[in-house]
Amino acid sequence: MAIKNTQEVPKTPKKQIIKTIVGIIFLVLGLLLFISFISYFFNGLIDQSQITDLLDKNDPAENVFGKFGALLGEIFILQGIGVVAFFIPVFFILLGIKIATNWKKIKPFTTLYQSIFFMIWLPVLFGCIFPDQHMLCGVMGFEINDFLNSFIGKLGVILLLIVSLIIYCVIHFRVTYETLQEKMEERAKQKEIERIEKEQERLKKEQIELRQRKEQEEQEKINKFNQDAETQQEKDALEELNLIKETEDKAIQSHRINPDEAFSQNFTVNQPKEEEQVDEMPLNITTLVVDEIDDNDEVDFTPTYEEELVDEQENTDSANGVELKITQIDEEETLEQTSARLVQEQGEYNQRLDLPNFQFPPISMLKKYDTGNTLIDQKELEVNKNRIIETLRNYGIEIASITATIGPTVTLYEIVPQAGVRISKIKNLEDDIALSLSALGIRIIAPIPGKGTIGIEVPNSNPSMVSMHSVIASQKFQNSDMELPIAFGKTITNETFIADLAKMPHLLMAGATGQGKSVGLNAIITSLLYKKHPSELKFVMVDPKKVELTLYSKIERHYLAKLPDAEEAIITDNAKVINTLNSLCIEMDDRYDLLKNAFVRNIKEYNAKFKERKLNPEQGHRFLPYIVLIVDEFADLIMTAGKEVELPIARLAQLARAVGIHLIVATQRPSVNVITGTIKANFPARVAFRVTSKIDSRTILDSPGADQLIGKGDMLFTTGNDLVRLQCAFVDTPEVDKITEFIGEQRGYPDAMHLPEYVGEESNSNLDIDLSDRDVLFEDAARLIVIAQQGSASLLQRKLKLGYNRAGRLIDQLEAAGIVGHFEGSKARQVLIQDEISLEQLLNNLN
Ligand SMILES: Nc1ncnc2c1ncn2[C@@H]1O[C@H](COP(=O)(O)OP(=O)(O)OP(=O)(O)O)[C@@H](O)[C@H]1O
Repeated sequence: MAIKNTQEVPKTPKKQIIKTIVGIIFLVLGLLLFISFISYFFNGLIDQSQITDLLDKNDPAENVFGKFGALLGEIFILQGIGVVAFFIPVFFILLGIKIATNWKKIKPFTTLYQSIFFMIWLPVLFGCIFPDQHMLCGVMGFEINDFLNSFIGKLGVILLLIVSLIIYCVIHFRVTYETLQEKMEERAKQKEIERIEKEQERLKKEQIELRQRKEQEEQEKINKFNQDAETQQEKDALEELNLIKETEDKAIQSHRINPDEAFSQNFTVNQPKEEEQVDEMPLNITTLVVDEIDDNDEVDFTPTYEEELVDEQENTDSANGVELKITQIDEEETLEQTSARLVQEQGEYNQRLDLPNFQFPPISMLKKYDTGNTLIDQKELEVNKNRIIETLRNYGIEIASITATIGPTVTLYEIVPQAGVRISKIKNLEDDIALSLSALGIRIIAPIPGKGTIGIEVPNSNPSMVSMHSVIASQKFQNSDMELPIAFGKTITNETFIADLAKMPHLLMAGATGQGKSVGLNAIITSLLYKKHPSELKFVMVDPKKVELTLYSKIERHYLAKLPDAEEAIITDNAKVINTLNSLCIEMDDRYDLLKNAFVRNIKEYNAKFKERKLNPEQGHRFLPYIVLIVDEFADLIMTAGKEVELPIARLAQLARAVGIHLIVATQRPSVNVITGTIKANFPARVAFRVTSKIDSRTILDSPGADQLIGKGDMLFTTGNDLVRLQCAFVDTPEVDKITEFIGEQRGYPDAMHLPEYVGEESNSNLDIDLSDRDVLFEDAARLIVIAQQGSASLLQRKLKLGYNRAGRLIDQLEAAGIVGHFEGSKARQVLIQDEISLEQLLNNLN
């Protein structure tokens, strides 16, 4: 009986069989083409005549595959694309393997898609370089090249080839300026890390060596000590022995030894029972054992250092032989101790070490316009004095005395009227006096506060210019210890006038066009540039006129701050101003949080504490530079953006002082709809250049006077109390240019300081992100964010050591994957995944 085979042979699916057959066909086809092509390279020229008559058996071809092989070579290589035709058999071979084996690593169509460009580009290149070698470039390469040559010339063809290759690389390898920059940054970081690691290793080695050396030295010292001690003790012991013997002899001779007596004489006569006791015997005659001592015996009475150590150890043994180990627990360091230790180890934090070689611009870069001394025209003074006296006399006012103080642009005549003259009477005569002096810009101050005199300011016929050089070089400015000193110019008494922007705390500047506002702004910025290191001060510049502040773009990497995505640091577009102002509000709130956590009330205390290393950078603390926002044409902003600008400006003006953000707002049009009540209330410091009407003067200064100025930098300054008349220092554009150039050429930060990200309402929150093209750090970032439960780009930047752009992209991808929520202004994004298990599930699904 035949045995039935019960084991079933698994059936191979039909599809599989067909696939294998098709795969083999393609593989063979590929090999056939490949070998034909190689053979064609050697015999192609000989075979050319044979393939004219394919059916002629008497005229065989040299090709390995005969006339068929020669024909294939002819079609693909000579008449086609030259040597590049080898791509075709390679493709077929790969396709064959892929179909037959379904091997994942082989991607024939991707290879084909990637080689198509080169199948055109290479023949043209070969045609360009070797136009006579048709085997290399093929007829196609030759013809295309020939056509292009006649159309754009040889140079044109070369350029076209280069440009097309670059474009291919950009598309294929995604090479952009940003990626290149990121790569370079990463490489630099890597190098830095390596350097630090090496440094640490070196330090470790040095420490070990030092420790070994110390141990060796200590050992040597111990040995020496022992040797010294040994010889000394030996001597002592011998002397003592002699002494004892003498005493003993005497005692024996006189009477038998009485133990009590012996005890009273401090002699121990008992034989030591235990060895340890010998060790324990102090080197004192009182406990010497005499019974055992033989004259010739050498006795070592000195416990060596090692023995002492043993003793100590043995003493720690308790009676039952169980060793008691005492672990000393160090007391926890207090904050004060930690900071003191850190300061001792590393010194105080020095923010200037960010750019340690930064050089302030030399004062010689500023031009000396004046000699520093005002020219006094005696005759002019005399004439003015007489006119004043005469005019007043005409109105029945007699003067007791008159003195003149000569300033750079105006001279102040101080008069003391005779007793009984009403001050208001003199004040009412302002216009009459101006008429009789036939001068513009007379201002009467009645009375001069704190002086009891009446002042009449008369412009000089030859005003002298106050150069920026003279005020910057002044002792007052150089020695000033103000936080943000501004050298405005000179007072009427020719003194350099310096004010602290940090105390103002915000400044409103107004003046009709051409009266010196821009020069004033430049003077302010220049003063700060001469005093503050780039690590201590940042400007945010808004210039709707687009031409006034452009010079400062050179110092972008040193002194400017901008939004992370902004291309230009100087903002000229009103829409961007709104974002920047809101971003400054976020920065202000952030800074307040830092101040709150540091238990301090203002930036000065905060930075002082940071320098003393009492604030931990790992908790987000950082050195806070001052930020000065400069808006050159505020009217234009208010007209175009209205409340959207006014609100953040008002908010900053109300609150930003303590956190070191100060505003300087300039406008040509000091009308009430520009300088609104809210703005005015929060800008106690005002500068008024000449304005056209009394109303404008009142709008800026809350009093008349600015309409009587003479222009060209003649200005009034107030911080809420007195008005000070000043001649603004003059700094010309070429001088500013030189200074910014000097600073700009020095090593700076990689970019302008980045303000916090702010996305306006209009910004598009629909992220168009392809999650199949995720960053390689996507999963690490996701885990980090979920563990920390804090969705912020800066966390990724810190922990993964990334640049801002990459961290931002990761956050966008995390948002698209539903791991973090939407952007919420100053707050960190909400983390939507609560634990790591849910995250792993989500990541698995994504994969
Ligand atoms: N402090 C000064 N000392 C001497 N001359 C000055 C001073 N300030 C301004 N000037 C003169 O006045 C001119 C105009 O000054 P500036 O450009 O600052 O005016 P502005 O108020 O900014 O005008 P606009 O609002 O139209 O820009 C300068 O070119 C200069 O000749």
